[in-house]
Amino acid sequence: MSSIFSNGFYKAVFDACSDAIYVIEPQSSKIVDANTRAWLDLGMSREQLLEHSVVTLQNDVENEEHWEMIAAEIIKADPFTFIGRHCHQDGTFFPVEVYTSVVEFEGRQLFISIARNLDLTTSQREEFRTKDARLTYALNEAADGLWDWNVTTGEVFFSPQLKRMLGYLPHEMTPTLETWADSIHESDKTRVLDSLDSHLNGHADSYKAEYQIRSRSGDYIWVRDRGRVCQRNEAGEAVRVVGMCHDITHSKGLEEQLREQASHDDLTGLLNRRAGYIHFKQQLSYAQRYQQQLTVCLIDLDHFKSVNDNYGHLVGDAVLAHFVGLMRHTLRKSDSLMRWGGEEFLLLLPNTDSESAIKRINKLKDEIKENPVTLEGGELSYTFSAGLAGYPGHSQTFDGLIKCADDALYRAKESGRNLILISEDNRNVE
Ligand SMILES: Nc1nc2c(ncn2[C@@H]2O[C@H](COP(=O)(O)OP(=O)(O)OP(=O)(O)O)[C@@H](O)[C@H]2O)c(=O)[nH]1
Repeated sequence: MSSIFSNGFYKAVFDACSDAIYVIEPQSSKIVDANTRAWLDLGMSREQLLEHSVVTLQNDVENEEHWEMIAAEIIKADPFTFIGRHCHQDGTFFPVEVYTSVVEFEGRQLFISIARNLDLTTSQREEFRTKDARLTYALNEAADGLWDWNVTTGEVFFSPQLKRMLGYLPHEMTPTLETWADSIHESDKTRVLDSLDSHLNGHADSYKAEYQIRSRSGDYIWVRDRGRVCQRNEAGEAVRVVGMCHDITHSKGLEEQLREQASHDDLTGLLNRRAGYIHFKQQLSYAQRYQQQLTVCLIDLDHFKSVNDNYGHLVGDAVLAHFVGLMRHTLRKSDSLMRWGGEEFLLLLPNTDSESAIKRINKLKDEIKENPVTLEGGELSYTFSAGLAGYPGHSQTFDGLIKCADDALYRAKESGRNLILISEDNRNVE
C-alpha cells in the first residue's frame, strides 16, 4: 500500500503534523504508512521506514509474541498511551510518548500511533516545559529505576525506567508492594524484607539491599536497591518511602568471575589451596558437630618431573587434567578434591573411615591403569602415591590431620611410590 491517504488535502494535514504519525497493521506490526515527521525523527527515508515494523522500531517491544499481547491491550484500551523508546537509524534511542487508537478503514482494522518525541535536544515543544512533562521525562530517562511506595494503601509507583529495566512495558506491573516482593529471588527475599523492616522501624538510617529480581522473561537480574522513608505520621510510622533501583547484573557477573578465578585453579577447575583451606575447615567442623569420621588424603603424582622433562610441559598439563577427570568420575558427590600444589591434591572423604577410603582410592588406581593418557604417538601411563589420615582417630585438628597425611605420603614415596599408606600416628597429633 503506497498511501491510504488518497485525498490530497488530508495527506497534506498528515504531513504537516508536528508529531510523528504511524499507520500500523495490528497483526504483523508492520508500518503501513507514516508522515514526514516520523521518518525525520528516525533519521530514515520514507522508503526505509516502510520496511520496518513496531518490533524493529520500538525498543520496548521484544518480539512478535510480545507485540501480540500489546496489540490486544491496545484494542481493549483504545486509545492506549505509553512512554517508550524509538530506535534512530544511527543506533541511538529517543524517548517517545505514543498515543495509539484503533480505526476501521475500508473494512480493515488499523492502528494510528501518534508518537511525540520527548527528546529535549531535538524538540522545542512548549508544553514540555510544564512541570509534569519534565517529571515524566526525568522518571523515564533516569539511569536508575525509581519507586514510590504509599505504605498506607500499599500502592507503589514504578517508574518507566524501572519497568524497562525489568523488561516490562509502561502499562504492565501491578502497582503494589506484592508485585515487587513476589519477584525477589527466594534465596534473597527474607534478607531484603528484613532490611526494609529494619529501616521502617527506625533501626537503620536507610534501606539498602542487593538482590536478584525476576524480570518479565523469567530470568533474574541483580539490582542494588536503596530507599528512605520521606514521610511519617504522628505516631512515627512510615507513610511514604521512595527509592532507587540500579541494575548491577554486569558488575555482579564480573565479581562472580573474579571470585571464581581467585578460588579455583585454572587448569583443573578444582578449588585452589587457599579456598581448599576454608572448605576443609568447614568439613572438619561439620564432622565434629555431627560426630562423623572424615578421611583426609594427600595424593602426589609419581615422577612427574620426568613426565615434563620427557614429553614437555603441555603433556604434563594433560596428565594433570586426565587425573582430575578420572577422579571426578570415580568419587562420590560428597567427596571433594582440591589442588593442593603443583602435582599434589588433597582429597576429603566425609563420613568415611580410612579402610573404606583406601578401597575407593585403590579403585581410582585401577582406573588410571586401565585408562592411560592418549598421546599422538601412543599412550602414557602414570601412577600416584597417597597418604591418609582419619578424623578423629589420627588427629582432631586441621594441622594435625594434614601432618599425619603428609607423613604417610612421605613414607609411600620413600617405600618406592605407587602406594597408598595410612598414617601410623595414633597419638592424636595436635
Ligand atoms: N606440566 C605441569 N607441571 C607442573 C605443574 N605444577 C608443577 N609441575 C611440575 O611437577 C614437577 C614436580 O617435581 P618433583 O617435586 O621433583 O616431584 P616428582 O618428579 O613428581 O617426584 P616424586 O613426587 O618424588 O615422585 C616439577 O617438574 C614441576 O615443574 C603444572 O601445573 N603443570
